[in-house]
Amino acid sequence: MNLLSYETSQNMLELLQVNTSKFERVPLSDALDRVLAEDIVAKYNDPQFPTASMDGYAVKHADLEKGELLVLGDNPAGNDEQREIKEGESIKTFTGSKMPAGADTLIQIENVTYEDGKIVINEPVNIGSSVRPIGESYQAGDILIKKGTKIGYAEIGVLAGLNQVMVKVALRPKVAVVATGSEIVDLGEHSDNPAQIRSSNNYTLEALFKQAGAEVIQIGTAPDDKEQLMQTFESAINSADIVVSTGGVSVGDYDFVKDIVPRLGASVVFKGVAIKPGRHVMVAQREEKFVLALPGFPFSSTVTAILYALPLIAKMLGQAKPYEVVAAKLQEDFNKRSSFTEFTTCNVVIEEGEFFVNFQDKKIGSSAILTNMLNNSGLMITGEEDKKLEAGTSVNVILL
Ligand SMILES: Nc1nc2c(c(=O)[nH]1)N[C@H]1C(S)=C(S)[C@@H](COP(=O)(O)OP(=O)(O)OC[C@H]3O[C@@H](n4cnc5c(N)ncnc54)[C@H](O)[C@@H]3O)O[C@H]1N2
Ligand code: MOO
Repeated sequence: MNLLSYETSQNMLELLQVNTSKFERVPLSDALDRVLAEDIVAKYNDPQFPTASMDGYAVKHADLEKGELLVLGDNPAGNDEQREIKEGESIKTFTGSKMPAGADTLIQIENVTYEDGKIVINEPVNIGSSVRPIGESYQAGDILIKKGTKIGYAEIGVLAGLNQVMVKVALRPKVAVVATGSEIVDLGEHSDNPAQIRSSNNYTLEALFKQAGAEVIQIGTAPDDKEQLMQTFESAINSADIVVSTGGVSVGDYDFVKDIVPRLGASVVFKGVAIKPGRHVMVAQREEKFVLALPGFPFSSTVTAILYALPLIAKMLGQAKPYEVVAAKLQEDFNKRSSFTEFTTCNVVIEEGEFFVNFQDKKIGSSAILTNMLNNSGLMITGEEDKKLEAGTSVNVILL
């Protein structure tokens, strides 16, 4: 079996033509966790006028030395104040109010005594005190949120501040997920004998893809039957942008998926990469659609979904990258077992602003072990040339 290097497979994935321009407009309240399909640019300064940030009296700072100022009246928040302050005058002005013209300073209520239409200055303040200048939050033309950003609570707040009732977001790519194998039993389904295997892959991948911003079509399980698989894949490809299957890609007598994918009229981009786990991964394309046939083992299918499905989903969403890769230091020696690029579950800890990895409570064993991915594990990447790595060595880690 001819295996591509991991780097080549990623370069080939990167070169795939993906439609990145599909979008829709959703109400702001539905925009959480969606991905912005346009830059959000401020149309005006915020605030648009000098604005009081305390309750007090708007004054000319130079007048404070007079010791006493006339009060013209009230200027509550939301009032479009038109009076202009002249020498020796003040206007009672509240937190959030537009500052009257002619005033440069807000002296707080606590610093004055009000008597008979006048204030006595007990404790002066600095010039400009308690006044938010024009554009303090942002200025017209500022790019506030970049296209490709996943919308969180802060983005929601900023968009609301801009009165963005509808938000232009990338259409969620549709990803169909199917777990193949006659031995697997779907969630909740009766199992005839203990040698059957409970299907986890389709649910792991559904969760992974939903978290990445995709709309998931859960197909469930499909037995190792060529004609049935053909039908299942054909209908999946017609209803989704990406079809992701697990199982049936290695060399066993019942591994049919690798054979039926080309029969669907999809051209194979690559099949077989020098990675551990996941060497049998297959990526194919039919027009704008993609088929990813992943290995059946739960750890293998999850890792290959991260490495090959997440970048496609991110691209369709217009995101710059599918996940974060950081440099970290090994806290213990690591024995690399193969000559492939390896992905190893690890604990990621941050100490004094630096990332470290260790393998405490991680089992060494086959690609069947998914429990190693619990507790927010990272995936350490070690290269084809790496062998034994000493504690202290710097490695790259995918943060999930
Ligand atoms: N002679 C060889 N045997 C194997 C090779 C090889 O190169 N030569 N490769 C091994 C590697 S590496 C992997 S990975 C697996 C991949 O095999 P398949 O993709 O064909 O997967 P299956 O054989 O269908 O399943 C493998 C394993 O995973 C379990 N499984 C399958 N689906 C699910 C599911 N939805 N949920 C949970 N577990 C699942 C399945 O029962 C098997 O135990 O092949 C090796 N063999
Ligand atoms: O891909 Mo297998 O995924 O190396 O165990």
